[in-house]
Formats: sequence, structure tokens, C-alpha cells
Amino acid sequence: MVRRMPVIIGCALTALCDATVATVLFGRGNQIYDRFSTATAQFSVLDSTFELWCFGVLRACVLFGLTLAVIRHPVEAITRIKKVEEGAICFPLVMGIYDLVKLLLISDDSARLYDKWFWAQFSWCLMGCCLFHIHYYALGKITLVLDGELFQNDYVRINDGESDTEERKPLLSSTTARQKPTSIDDDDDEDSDDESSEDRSVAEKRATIFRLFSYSKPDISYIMGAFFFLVIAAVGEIFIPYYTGQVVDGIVIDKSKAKFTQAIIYVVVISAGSAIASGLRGGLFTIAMARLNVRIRDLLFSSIVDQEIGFFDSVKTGDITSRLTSDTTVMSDTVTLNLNIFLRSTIQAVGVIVFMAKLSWRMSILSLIVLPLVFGVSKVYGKYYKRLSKQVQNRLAKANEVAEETFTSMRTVRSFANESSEKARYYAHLFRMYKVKKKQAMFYAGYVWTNKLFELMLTASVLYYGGHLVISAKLSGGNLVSFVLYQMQLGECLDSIGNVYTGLMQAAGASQKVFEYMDRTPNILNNGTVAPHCVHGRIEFKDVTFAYPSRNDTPILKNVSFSVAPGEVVALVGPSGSGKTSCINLMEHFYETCTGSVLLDGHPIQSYDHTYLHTKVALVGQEPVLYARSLKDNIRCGLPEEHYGMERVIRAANLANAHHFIMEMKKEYDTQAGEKGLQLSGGQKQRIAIARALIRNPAILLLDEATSALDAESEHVVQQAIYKNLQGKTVIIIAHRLSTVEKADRIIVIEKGQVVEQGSHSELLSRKGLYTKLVKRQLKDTNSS
Ligand SMILES: Nc1ncnc2c1ncn2[C@@H]1O[C@H](COP(=O)(O)OP(=O)(O)OP(=O)(O)O)[C@@H](O)[C@H]1O
Repeated sequence: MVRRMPVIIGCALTALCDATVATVLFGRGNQIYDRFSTATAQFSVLDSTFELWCFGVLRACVLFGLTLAVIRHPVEAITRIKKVEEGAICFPLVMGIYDLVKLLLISDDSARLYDKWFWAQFSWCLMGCCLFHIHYYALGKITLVLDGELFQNDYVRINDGESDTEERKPLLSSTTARQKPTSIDDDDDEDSDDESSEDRSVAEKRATIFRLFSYSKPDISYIMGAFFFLVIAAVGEIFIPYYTGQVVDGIVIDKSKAKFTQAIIYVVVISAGSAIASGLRGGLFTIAMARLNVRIRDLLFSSIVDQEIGFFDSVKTGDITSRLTSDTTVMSDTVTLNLNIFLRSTIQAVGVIVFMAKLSWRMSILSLIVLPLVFGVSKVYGKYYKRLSKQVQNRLAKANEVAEETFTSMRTVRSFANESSEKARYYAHLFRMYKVKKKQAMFYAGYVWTNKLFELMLTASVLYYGGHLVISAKLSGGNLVSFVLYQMQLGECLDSIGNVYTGLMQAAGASQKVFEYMDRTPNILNNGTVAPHCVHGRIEFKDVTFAYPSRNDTPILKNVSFSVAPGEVVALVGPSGSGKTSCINLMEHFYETCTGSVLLDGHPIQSYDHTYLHTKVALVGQEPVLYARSLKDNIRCGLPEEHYGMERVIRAANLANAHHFIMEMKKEYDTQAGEKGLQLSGGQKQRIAIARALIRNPAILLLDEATSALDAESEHVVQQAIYKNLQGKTVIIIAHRLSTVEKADRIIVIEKGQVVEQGSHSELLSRKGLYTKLVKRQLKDTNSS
């Protein structure tokens, strides 16, 4: 938060100081406090410094005026100051450039060059320009407190300008081009929101970058090694233009074979040495990059896997995987690469500037004049370009979401013959992205053109002025060649340093997303410690009220209370959506209750050790998910092979009535289940899932529609096996089939999240309540079919 008063006082004092110092220096230098009229009448750029005094007064007046405006109309003034910030930089820039040009012109007149008052005025002019810019920037950053609320002026937003309803033109001659435009969500607001928040979060991004660097601490030996070779390579490269100039002088001026041969030998040796050092530097940085990548991915994966189930309900799988794959890559690659580039370019730039100043300070000043122009243009273009890139990314992400959604639901798409509409939807998103890309391309063309023009200007002026210096014997031809080479090298270095910032900001963006997940504390912590010698299997629901975190205003279970005795087989029955699976989810501690508690053998379910609980309580869910592994590995599923050998796997498969169909397969237990078990039928998947639960020999078995995909005969066999094997163990079954339910010791009927009836099959039938209704409806359906 930038406070108003200190900035205002700072600006006023700077304005006063600027005008005073400029006046005193001008007066002292010219000894004419009373002869301003002479200075104007006989003005000459080479003799007078009158215009430098004028600049000082002008800066002071403008800064003073801005300060007054901020005092009188803070909101409007600050907003306008911020809006024209980029243009306003021209004001001190032009003065600074003029000051430097004047120095070059005067440098031909050596008498003036030794006047200390000229140097004082020259230096103050540069200083005054810097101070003006700093204070202007500070004025734009003021945060106001208006009516108790913070006011920070916003940035100018860039409007898309193009409407999305515009008729799209085919980019490619694809079949999709024939589709009608599909209406898609307008995300322009999102784009612009992103833009303003992006600017505001630069400070956060810097902090993120430092945090990211801290993850590289264990790789410090690799980084130091790389840094060592980097210094060698960079220093070597600095000397090459110098010796190239020496070669030219040896040939053109000294016409000495020995001199130019020696210079050539230096060039060759230094180039070879720095090439070897460059290779070593690159290799070490790549190792550091790979190590950082592995570390971050591992931390992120661990953090995600520890999140509660509710997290996975609300966050898209695509989002998670893209953070794990692309964002972590951007983080590690960009940060190490940019560190490499930054260090190399900085060392080189410093060395090059020293050499340039040594070769010719006059020429160095000339380069200094044009460089700020090139950077000013890059900055303005870069800012706008970044916003467009952000829009492109947002739109591409939307297109990717559509593609992912389509591919993951390919069977549904095919079964409803939705291919055309999906293609059109995808194309519509691509087309939106293309529109921004087109704008970006035009913009890029303009940028390249302006940049090249400035470069050309710089080269022409350096050659012209350098030629002038060579002719007037102030510089040798070889040194001019060296200077031009250095200048090119400096341009490359500064360009790279500029790109480093953009790269680091990109890495910061990706890191923020990754750290968000890494720092997330799961809402449900699996930190229970209860792990008794054995579990008896008593389950109690005490006044449980529950809502899913993603819809926490809709209670799914309302004051549910029931208990299941050890060894009892209980069926949960009720209309679809009544909350049966939700009860199972609570028993598995996937979610936590809003009020009330779920107890296992008298202890709250959350107090149990996570691994212990899930070896004692086994679940076969509605749509069992198998892994893309062999069938035997699917049955073992995480259990150690040394304790759960093939014998136990086959026993579990036999109990689940799966052994027979597995043996009919070509590779038997080594058969691959395919992604999500897609290479098996629904019934086969269910039987493998039951075997997976039974191999654990659980104390409590939760079967949620676990046999719904089996035919009556298979279901009968599986159930017989389960009941026989799990004598004395607690079983909770959710099933719609009457035949499955009626065998249970007790049936609990749930309706709209409340327990409405419970008892045995015959007891409930005699009550003629909801259960009787459900049974009658099922019998009617069976008879009519
Ligand atoms: N992960 C979830 N997030 C939000 N709401 C959910 C979630 N899972 C289920 N629900 C909602 O909770 C309610 C109860 O669902 P539940 O799966 O417990 O019902 P059910 O009785 O098992 O139904 P069915 O017999 O059809 O399987 C439903 O209205 C459902 O929309």
C-alpha cells in the first residue's frame, strides 16, 4: 500500500530541489545570475547550458502541478497519471537523450569538456530526469482510503473489439466448417479480470519465484558447478570481439603478420575454451532442472493424493493433470533456463559495457541514447503482447476442456450421435482462440518492424559517428570493429535479460497454481491413531446430518440414527437418491458428518488409523474401477506379493466366482484389464472387485450394488460364497433386487435422507409401509416383463 502524504511531500520537495539545483548550477557555471537575457539572445548548443536549466524548471513545474492535482482531485488525478504512465516516460526520456547528445556534440570542443560546471549540470539533468520518473511512478501507485474502502486505480483494459457472434469463416477445409456456429460461454470478462489481477499480483509472483528457487537448494552443487563454467564461458566470449578488432588492426593498420596471427590464435583458444565451458554449464544446468522437476512433481502428487474425496468432486481431473504435467515442467525448465540465461547475460553485459567504455566512451554514450528507446518500445509492446498471450492461453484451455470432455465420454457421444455437435463446439473454441492469435500476429509484425527500425538507427548512427571518430583519429579502425561487435553482443544480452523477466513471470504463474495445491491442507485429515487388535464390526450412526462439501446447503442425510451389530447382514434400501451410498461414504470416512457421528466399535470413524481402517473395512462400489494392470495385480491391489501369493489370489477369485472366467482367458491371471477395466464386461469387473475386497479378509464388507451387473445365477453363487466366508463378519448391502435384500438379517429403509423403517423382510411387509410399496413395484415390474 503506497500512502498519499509521503509521496506528495516527496514530490513537492523533489520539484523544489530540481528547480533550485538547476538554477544554482546554471548561475555558477555561467556566472550570470542577472544575464538570462544574454543566454537566450546568444543561445548556442555548444556554448550555453541554458536549455538544461530550462529542463530543470520545466520538470519542477510539471511535478508540482501533478502534486497539486493529486491533492485537489486525488481519484481523477491518480487514475489519469496511471493511464498515461507509458507515454509520460517520454518526457524525462527526451530530456535525458538531449543531455547525452549535447555531451557528444560538446565532446568535440575540448575546452568546454573540462568545465566542471558543465559536468555538474549535465549530471544533474540526468539525475533530475530519473527523480522525475520515480516520483511520477510513485504518484500513480498511491492507494487511497475512501469511505473506509481501499481505492487502487485500475489499469486500462484492452477490449477484444470483436464479437463472438460474428459469423465464423472456415480456417481449414474441414467438415467442421459446415457446422453452424455454436454458442459458447463468453469468457471475455474472465480474460480482462485476469489481466488486471495479473498486474496486481506481480509482487506475489516475485515471492513465488523466490520460493521456487528455494526448492533448488539440494541441487546447489550442480548449480555452483554450472555457475563456475558459466563464468568461464561468459568471460571468454567477452574477449572474442576485442581480439577480432586486434586482428583487423594487425591487418589494416600495422600490416604485421605476427600481430594478426597472434590475435587469431587468441580468438581460437578462447573460443574453444568457452565452447567446452558452455557445454559443461548446459549439462549441469539440465541435471539441476531434471532434479527440480522430479522433486516438485513428487511433492505435488503426494499433496494431491492426500486431499479429501470432496476435493476431487469439485476439481476437474484435467486441471489436476495439467498442473502435474505442464505446469511443473514450465516451473522447473523455465526457472533453471532463465537463471542460466540471466547469469550468463548479466556477466557478459557488464564485461561488454566495460570493454565498450574502454574502447570509446563517446561511442558508448551514443549507444546509451538509442538503447532506452529500444527498451521503451519493447516494454509497451511487451505489456500488450502479454495480455494477448494470456487471452490465447485462456481460450486454448477452454478448447482443451472440450476435447477432454469429448474423449472421456466417447461412448456417450457415439451413442447419441453427437459427433457433429462436439466437432462444432471444439471448432468454435478454436476459432475464438484464432481471433486473438490473429491480433497477436499483427501486433507482433508491428513490434518487429519498430524494433528493427531502432536497431537500424543505432547501427547507422554508430557507424556514422564511429567513422567520424576514426577519421578524426580519436579511434582506430580495429576498435570500431570491436565496438560494433560488442554493441551487437550487448543488444543480445539485454534482450535475453528482458526475456528472463517474462520467462520468470511465466514460471511464477505456473508455480502459483502448483503451490496452491501443494499448500492445500486437506479438509479431512487422515491422522487417526486407533488400531485395536481386532475389529468386532459394530457400526453406529448417531443423529447424523450430512451434506456434500460441493453442495453444502443441501443436506443429504438428516438426523440419521441406526446401528449394525457385529456379524449382522444389513441391507440399506430406498428410492434412488435417498442417501444410501452417502451412508457408505461416511463409513469409509470419505467425508465427515456435519453433525452427529459415525462409530465403529464405539470409536468415531475418524479416530481410526487410515490404513488400518481400510484393511478392516472393504468396499465394493457401484461402478468398480479397475487399474490398467493384470487381473492378479488388480485383485491384490497394493497388498505385498510376498504375503498375498497366487494361492490367496485364486482363493479370493473363487469366492467371487471369478476364477472360472479368468481361467478361460488366454493369459489367465496375467490378462490385462485395460484402462479403467474397459477390456472386461460389467459383471466381470464386479467379480474382480469383489475378489479384491475378499482377499483382504475384512471385518466389515460394504457392498454398494456390487452384484447388480451379474445374472441371477452368478449373483446367487457370489452371495452364497460371501455369506459362507464372512460368517461372523458385518456386511452392509445396498441393492435394488429383492432377492438380494430379503436374505439380510435386517433391512433399513431410507427415504429423502431419513430412516423411515427397519426390521426383517417379513416384519417390514407386515407394516405395509414404503418397503412394501417398493417390493410390490418390483414384483409388478418382474411380472410384466
Ligand atoms: N459427490 C457428490 N457431490 C454432491 N452431491 C452428491 C454427490 N454424490 C451424491 N450426491 C447427491 O446426494 C444424493 C444422495 O445420493 P446417494 O448416492 O447417496 O443416493 P443413493 O440412495 O445411493 O442413490 P442410488 O440408489 O441411485 O445409488 C443425491 O441427490 C445425489 O445427487
